[in-house]
Amino acid sequence: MLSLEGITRNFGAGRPAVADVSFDVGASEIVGLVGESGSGKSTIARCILGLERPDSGTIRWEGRSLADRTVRRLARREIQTVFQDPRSSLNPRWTVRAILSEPLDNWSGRTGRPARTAELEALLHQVSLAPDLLARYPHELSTGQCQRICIARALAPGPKLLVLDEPLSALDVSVQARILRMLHDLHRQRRLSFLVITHDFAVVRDICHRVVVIDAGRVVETGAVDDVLDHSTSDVTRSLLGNVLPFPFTPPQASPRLAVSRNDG
Ligand SMILES: Nc1ncnc2c1ncn2[C@@H]1O[C@H](COP(=O)(O)OP(=O)(O)OP(=O)(O)O)[C@@H](O)[C@H]1O
Repeated sequence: MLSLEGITRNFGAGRPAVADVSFDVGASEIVGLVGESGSGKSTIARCILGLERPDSGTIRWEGRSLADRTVRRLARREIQTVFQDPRSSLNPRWTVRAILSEPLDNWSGRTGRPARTAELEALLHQVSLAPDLLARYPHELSTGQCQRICIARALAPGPKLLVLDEPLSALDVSVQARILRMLHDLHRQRRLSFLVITHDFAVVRDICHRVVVIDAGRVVETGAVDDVLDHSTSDVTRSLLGNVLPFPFTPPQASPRLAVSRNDG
């Protein structure tokens, strides 16, 4: 569905921000793009979204290069994104009705007929929000509700792929868990593909099928999440994993003191 082949992006002197990156996201697949801060995740996302042009390499959408204007136009509708900070992604002067009406009106192909309340309420239902929120402004919503509105707005054009750029990092832990459950439900109901950009392997473990680990702009490891969790071959991955769970493949050594006491027994 989405395919990156040898993507390189250089911002000037020094190492490229992204160097020879290749990976795919298949239909209904959830892929995690993981790396430390500065590893090149957002640059890759911007290239996919057409906000940045790679210096070399090819990005294909449904088999056709994004360098083609017609394909870019199709991808603008079919690839939608949700950013890290939901509050700054929403216009504070617009009600939820206006925020959700804009993409419905832009992409529905209808002329002159504004989005109907039923369509807007259906979008809110998809993200488990009550219809009475349509009249509210972003400052009248919690941060978690704002992120749900951002997700509803991304769903409005009927996308096939959602690029979720650190979608949970502005939220507290209990809200993160609820948004993750909602993303699971959305995936199950709509069979969407997700590219989940994160530095947090806990998110990858919870929701992703496959993971691509990058470091200093390069892919250092890729594979099914369980394989990477159990048999990582990269120090970068192990360091990212270190905060998430103990490695089953590197059991802690018994301390000499414990070993002595066992021997004593
Ligand atoms: N427009 C730009 N001009 C110059 N350098 C840039 C630009 N955008 C990104 N970079 C550099 O490219 C590298 C990768 O940045 P990028 O934002 O893609 O990383 P990231 O993994 O998304 O980081 P974070 O998790 O902190 O958002 C960094 O060294 C950054 O300084």
